Amino acid sequence: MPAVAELVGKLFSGEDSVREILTWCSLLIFSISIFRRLRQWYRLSHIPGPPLAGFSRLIWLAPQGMSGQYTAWMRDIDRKYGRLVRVGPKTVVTSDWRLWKRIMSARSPWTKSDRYTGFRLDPQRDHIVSTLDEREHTRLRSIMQHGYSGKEVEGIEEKLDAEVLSFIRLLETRYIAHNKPFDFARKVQYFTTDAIAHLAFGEPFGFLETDSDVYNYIAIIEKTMPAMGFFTNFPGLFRVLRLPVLNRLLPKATDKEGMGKLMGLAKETAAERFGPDRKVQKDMLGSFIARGLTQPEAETQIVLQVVAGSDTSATTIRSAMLNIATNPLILRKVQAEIDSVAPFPKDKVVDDATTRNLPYIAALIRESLRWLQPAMDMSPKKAPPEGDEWNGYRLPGGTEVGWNAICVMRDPELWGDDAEQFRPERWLEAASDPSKLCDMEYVVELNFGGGSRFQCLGRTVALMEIRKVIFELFRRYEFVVMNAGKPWTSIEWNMVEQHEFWLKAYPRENSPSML
Ligand code: HEM
Repeated sequence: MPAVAELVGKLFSGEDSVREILTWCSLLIFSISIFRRLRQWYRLSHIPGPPLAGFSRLIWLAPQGMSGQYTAWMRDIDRKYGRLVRVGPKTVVTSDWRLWKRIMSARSPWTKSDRYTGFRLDPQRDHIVSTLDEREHTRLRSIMQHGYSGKEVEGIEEKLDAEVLSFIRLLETRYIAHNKPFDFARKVQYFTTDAIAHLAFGEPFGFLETDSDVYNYIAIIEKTMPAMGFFTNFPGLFRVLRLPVLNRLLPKATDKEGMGKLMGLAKETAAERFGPDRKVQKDMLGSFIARGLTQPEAETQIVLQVVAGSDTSATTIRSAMLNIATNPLILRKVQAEIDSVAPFPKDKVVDDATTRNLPYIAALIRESLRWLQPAMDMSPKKAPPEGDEWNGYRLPGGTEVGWNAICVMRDPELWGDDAEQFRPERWLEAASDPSKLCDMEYVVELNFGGGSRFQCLGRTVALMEIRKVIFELFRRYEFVVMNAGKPWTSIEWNMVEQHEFWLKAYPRENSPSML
């Protein structure tokens, strides 16, 4: 320290030799940094993209991640620069589904990019999505896949049925019975969050029962979306957040609301399952623990389960609702298919096996996922050290390639000239061309991550929940969109959010009312 003080003293007293050394040092550091940036820029300079994007993530990636207009940006760069676009110093986005398929395939040497660290819910700890350690990821997947698939678990369907009925009861008693409109965007979020909480915690949070955002959870998550958009571009910032002075600002398990409250509930739930008086249950968590998940891991994975499984499913249900309620041709086919297997008693929910055999509803759900991608983040993967090549473009080792979800899902080469239109029939028509149907099915599945390494673990549960709720809503009611000119407002971060989707519902003739 005295040496530093002496140096500073000499500097201010104007000793030329010290000032000169410092000036040269600064120039050297500056030149090295410029050289490194130029080298980085040069490595991918053969790939087209917005000017200056190759110099810093701050120029393109960060502002776009926080703009809330992700799809408009993605469509724009695809139109201007083509199927392979450089959007950051080492980041490229592709709308070529064949390249994305190759990257995501089971034996691909591509791995998760450091952007995944930005998905941490707790800066101190990784969960299955945020971990970059391949072996750790494989270990967690092998522990959890049995519970998620429902094989070792009792009561998944019963718990989902209870929440579907709770949802119907809420709509009917508070709105339909009083001829009042409701914001379907918000109510369906209550449903998906309670449904996933019921699976993860053993009971719902109570959104549906109270018709409110209990613990202010949704409001707080929505507020943190832009920050998440930023952190995914600068994952190194998580190291800064671990500093004690900033750590105090982060959610804590002792909080009374928001993510902290969720962390607290997860801690309590996990604690009940470990220790001498532990509760042994044959539910999802029970299966994870039986296969080796530790207590701290259980705390983190429960929280992730709720975050990963609520908004994603809600978006798919909204996409289906909007397109059925505004298109009489689709509505008639949905109702006819439901009526062909109904009636069930009013207090029963259709069973999963029945909904799996409804081809039009299956096509409708695929189309809903294609039309609006619930998790539209580019999710870049990192090229292996030896690099890769695609269509004559060299992708040097360490290059991150992400996908342009909206452009893949609207690619006219795959989906035809009517790619922009919501048309479930395209799936039924494609049955006559098995190779085309196979490509379409593969590509729409990319919404769930794809491949054996990156595929969503909650896919089976999500589809069961979505099929059931669509069936039950359209079995019982006719829906009217209140503001047909602008049915909802949509904000797109890494995830897409819809708000203000106002509907009115009327009981269908001869439909089973809950009242
Ligand atoms: C329509 C609904 C859903 C969609 C579109 C969806 C999408 C995705 C995607 C794209 C990934 C991969 C992330 C990546 O590695 O890049 C993923 C992973 C995951 N999802 Fe889902 N998800 C949905 C519903 C659910 C539900 C309901 C649950 C929980 C029950 C869930 C739990 C998970 C988990 C645990 C992972 C981590 C898998 C891993 O990293 O190995 N998801 N999901």
